[in-house]
Amino acid sequence: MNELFPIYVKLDQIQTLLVGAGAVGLEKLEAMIKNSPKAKIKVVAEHSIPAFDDFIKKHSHIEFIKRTFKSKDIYGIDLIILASNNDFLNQQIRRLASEQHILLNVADTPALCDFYLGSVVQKGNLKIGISTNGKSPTIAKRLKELLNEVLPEELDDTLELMQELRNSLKGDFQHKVKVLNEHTKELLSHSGYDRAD
Ligand SMILES: C[C@@]1(CC(=O)O)c2cc3[nH]c(cc4nc(cc5[nH]c(cc(n2)[C@H]1CCC(=O)O)[C@@](C)(CC(=O)O)[C@@H]5CCC(=O)O)C(CC(=O)O)=C4CCC(=O)O)c(CCC(=O)O)c3CC(=O)O
Ligand SMILES: NC(=O)C1=CN([C@@H]2O[C@H](COP(=O)(O)OP(=O)(O)OC[C@H]3O[C@@H](n4cnc5c(N)ncnc54)[C@H](O)[C@@H]3O)[C@@H](O)[C@H]2O)C=CC1
Repeated sequence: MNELFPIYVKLDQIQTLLVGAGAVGLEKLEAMIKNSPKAKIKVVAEHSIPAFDDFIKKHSHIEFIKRTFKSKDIYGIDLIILASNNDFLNQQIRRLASEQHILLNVADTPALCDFYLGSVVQKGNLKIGISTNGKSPTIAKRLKELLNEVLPEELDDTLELMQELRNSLKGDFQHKVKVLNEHTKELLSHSGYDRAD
């Protein structure tokens, strides 16, 4: 059974802690900043790979504390992403996060996660998160590549136009839904975009 509930988080409005600055930590940091350039992120790690240091140099608003993790690092934290190679540390942070009601992702360790990261397809304002319920991240990655290829770039123009239409509509909620449904009935069919070419 698939019981995951997807949400889209405003990382610039909350405080995230990333623990670990190896290849996996860098991957998670890049994913966060790519989606949310103004994300508020604090990183704690004993060691870092050179590529991680390079990334930090280019993003000066990210706080990087190079030392062993301390319990106090979770004060003021809303979300934790853990990319360490240390099982003992993972268990310790899992306990702290549960006590403090902070949501936690432990890279590649589903049993310790409150939430999973997904593959992300982005066309301007459109963002599609893909999860396979932890069954195959590789399939999630491949589906992302496929959708990136097949979704037309014009989709973002359409979203902008739809927002204008939506803002211009007067009347009650039911009326708006009816008009918006009417306007979009054929839009996303293949022929809809073909005709625009
Ligand atoms: C449960 C989850 C928890 C989490 O980490 O959040 C998890 C778990 C595990 N991943 C493992 C391995 C790999 N993960 C990737 C890639 C990604 N993994 C991601 C998410 C998730 N991975 C969550 C479920 C997502 C879902 O529901 O589908 C993506 C989507 C997002 C991201 O991580 O940012 C990102 C693709 C991003 C992109 O490019 O679009 C690759 C491929 C690659 O890197 O090219 C491999 C190697 C190949 C393979 O094994 O498939 C292993 C085995 C580790 C081992 O064997 O030691 C486990 C543990 C287990 O399955 O038990
Ligand atoms: N590199 C890869 O492609 C893959 C890695 N993994 C797993 O992901 C995890 C991380 O992998 P890498 O980034 O390659 O590891 P890494 O060894 O390069 O990085 C681990 C990071 O954790 C930090 N760390 C460990 N203990 C700490 C402590 N007590 N306080 C503060 N920081 C601490 C280290 O300083 C380092 O920055 C590992 O568990 C690994 O087994 C799983 C699949 C693939």
